[in-house]
Amino acid sequence: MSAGGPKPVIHVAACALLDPDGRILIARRPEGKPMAGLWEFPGGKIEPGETPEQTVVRELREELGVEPCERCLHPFAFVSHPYETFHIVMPLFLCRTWDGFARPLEGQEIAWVRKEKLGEYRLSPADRSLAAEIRDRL
Ligand SMILES: Nc1nc2c([nH]c(=O)n2[C@@H]2O[C@H](COP(=O)(O)OP(=O)(O)OP(=O)(O)O)[C@@H](O)[C@H]2O)c(=O)[nH]1
Repeated sequence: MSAGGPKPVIHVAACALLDPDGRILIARRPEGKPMAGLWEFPGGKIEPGETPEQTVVRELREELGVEPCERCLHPFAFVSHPYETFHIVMPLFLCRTWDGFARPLEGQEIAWVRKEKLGEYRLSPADRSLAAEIRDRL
C-alpha cells in the first residue's frame, strides 16, 4: 500500500465487564502482539459471518473464561479511529452479568478498575475516548 493511500478498515468488537462494585475489567496486550503493553477492553476482530455480539462472546470465553449471555451485552458506544496502518471501527458493549470467574487465559495482565481511574492506565489510543464516555455516562 502506498503511503497516504487507503488504509484497511478493521472491525473489532469489545466489551466492558462491570462488576457489582462498579469496577471495569481491562486487559493489557501481551508482549509480541502489536501495541503490546497498552490496556484495552477484552474483545477482538469480528470474523466473517459473526455479529459483534458473537465476537464478544467468543473472545470473552477465549481470553477470560467467562460466558456472558448475548442479551446481557448492551451497546454502549463505538469508536472510529485512524491508526497509522489501519482504521478501526469498534463497538463497545457493557456487560454486568456473566458466568464464570474472569482470569487471564492468554498471558495478558488484567485489572478491575474504577471508572474514575481508567485514565491512569495507558490505554490504546482508540480507547481513550471510550474511557471518557464511561466516566461521564456510566
Ligand atoms: N480487543 C481490543 N482491541 C482493540 C481495542 N482497542 C483497539 O485499538 N484495539 C485494536 O484492535 C485490534 C484488535 O485486534 P486483537 O489482536 O485484539 O484481535 P484478535 O485477537 O482477533 O486478533 P489476532 O488473533 O490477530 O491477535 C488490535 O490492533 C487492537 O490493538 C480494544 O479495546 N479491545
